[in-house]
Amino acid sequence: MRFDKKTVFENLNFKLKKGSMTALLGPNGTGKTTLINVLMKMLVPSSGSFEFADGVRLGYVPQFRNIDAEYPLSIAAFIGLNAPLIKTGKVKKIIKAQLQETNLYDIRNTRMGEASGGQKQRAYLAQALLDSPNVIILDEATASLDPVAKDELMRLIKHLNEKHKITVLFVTHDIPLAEKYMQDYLYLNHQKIEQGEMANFKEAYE
Ligand SMILES: Nc1ncnc2c1ncn2[C@@H]1O[C@H](COP(=O)(O)OP(=O)(O)OP(=O)(O)O)[C@@H](O)[C@H]1O
Repeated sequence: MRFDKKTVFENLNFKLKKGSMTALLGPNGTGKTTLINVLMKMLVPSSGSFEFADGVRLGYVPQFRNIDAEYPLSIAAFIGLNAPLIKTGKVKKIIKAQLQETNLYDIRNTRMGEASGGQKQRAYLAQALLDSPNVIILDEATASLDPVAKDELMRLIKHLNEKHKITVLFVTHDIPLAEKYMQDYLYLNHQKIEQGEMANFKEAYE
């Protein structure tokens, strides 16, 4: 992947196994977000190609940005932004199921502007789940959360992986968190990528 004359990375070669949980690690500015943008087809790689197996449905969960304290939509309405405007009974049922899955049902009427960081992040996750993805990519989803909210989100992600067999690619700088919850890693550094098991990550890179 090049921007003008700058090569961000080259000769990346990796596979994500169905049902796996992979941390995408690497120092600042090495191209983790760029790689995700390529996988999400928001950026076209300067050369090379990749493919997903038949039937892969991608979901993307961004890091929540500052949501204005006055932001008027409720959590339920925010999640529903990723659904047809006319909410049929079927759509309402799906939204309810995702609210329950992400532990937001009881606070569905809380405004997004008032929600805690962890609640906001779970709302973004619920929004992505409306498309029933079988692969989710999370970009620094835990970065602005306190330790309790971090663990809550990670347990939820683990649950989605175990119960619904969702494949997870999780960008993070938090190595202890990745060691606790992810099985595999991709390490992006010096324009290259390394892949391995999270349990072996320290040995290789510290
Ligand atoms: N649209 C663009 N045009 C030019 N350069 C870009 C563009 N997008 C990213 N870059 C450059 O590509 C490199 C990789 O950026 P990227 O945001 O992908 O890194 P990152 O690993 O996600 O960083 P961080 O960990 O800080 O989030 C950086 O040097 C960045 O300045």
